[in-house]
Amino acid sequence: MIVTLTPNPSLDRTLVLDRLVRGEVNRALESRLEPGGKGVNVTRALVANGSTSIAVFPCGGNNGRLMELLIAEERVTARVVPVGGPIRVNTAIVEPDGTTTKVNEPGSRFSEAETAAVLDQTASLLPHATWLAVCGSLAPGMPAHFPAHAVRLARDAGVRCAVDASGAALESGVSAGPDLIKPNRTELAELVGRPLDRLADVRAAAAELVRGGVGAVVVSLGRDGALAVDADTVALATATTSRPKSTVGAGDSLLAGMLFTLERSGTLADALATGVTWGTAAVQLPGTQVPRPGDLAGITPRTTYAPDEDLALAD
Ligand SMILES: Nc1ncnc2c1ncn2[C@@H]1O[C@H](COP(=O)(O)OP(=O)(O)OP(=O)(O)O)[C@@H](O)[C@H]1O
Ligand SMILES: O=P(O)(O)OC[C@@]1(O)O[C@H](CO)[C@@H](O)[C@@H]1O
Repeated sequence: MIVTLTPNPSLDRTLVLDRLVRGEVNRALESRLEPGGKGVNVTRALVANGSTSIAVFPCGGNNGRLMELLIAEERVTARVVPVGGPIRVNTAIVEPDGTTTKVNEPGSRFSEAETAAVLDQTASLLPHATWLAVCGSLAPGMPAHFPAHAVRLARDAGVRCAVDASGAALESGVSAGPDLIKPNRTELAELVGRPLDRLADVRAAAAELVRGGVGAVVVSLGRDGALAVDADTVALATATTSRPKSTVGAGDSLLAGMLFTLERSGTLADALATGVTWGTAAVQLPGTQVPRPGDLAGITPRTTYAPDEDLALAD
């Protein structure tokens, strides 16, 4: 069983517009509302593909009630930790050429007791877990060392741990030496403190983190696919899509696909291929909809173990 921990979940509103005009009344052509937050999305994708996963997240207010209804509709299994403040609403504005503008709310402030309850709930599931995935931003009031604490809980329970976060939360998770991290290129550049323009730069930064104690680094690279680096492997997997609809949450589907294969004892390269398949399938779906087995058919990832290091990256 794969446990996901989302310290700052969200309801995700997606608005499709002909064109976003700042300072004007914009009228949406379509609107969707989905349960969200990175770990919630990872569990949604795993469950949609027949895997056992439980999402742990704090949940409060009317938005929290709506969140519980939405995850029940998708048959997502969750351990919801009741908190006083409401779940945030994050908005994505998508234009026909694929331009996506995202506005994420900060989320409600949690007390020390509420934060401790989230960690306790996570710890109680670890005896039955194969992996813990710690995903997304921290809610206001949560201590900066929260991700590192969660990684150590997993390690103490003999459970492998993945971290998918940005900024200080990613830094904290990395400091505890997780088995896997999944930054995108911008997040990795921020972590190592320098621009990463070419594949060679990304590879060098990932290798540096592996030397520093992270088990494996998987860098999602948008339409350039994803690069996986551990002590023994460097692999780049790519897949093409002619019908990109929404890239929001594609990284979560990538991580879900990787954990799906790693849980079944696949190699890092096998897991990367599954991850890129799931990520590419997610891009073809609207909003943050997660791919189901039928959506994966026809996507054939290409994996290379000697990628062109001079490749200038697209996104
Ligand atoms: N335009 C695209 N064409 C093909 N595949 C894509 C495209 N965008 C994303 N993907 C696939 O989805 C994966 C994850 O996408 P991306 O790099 O955008 O992740 P991310 O920035 O972590 O996303 P998020 O944080 O919104 O979940 C990529 O590694 C790639 O396999
Ligand atoms: O604000 P965070 O926690 O960094 O990211 C939250 C979020 O953007 O991540 C998911 C997509 O990856 C969405 O479901 C959600 O809105």
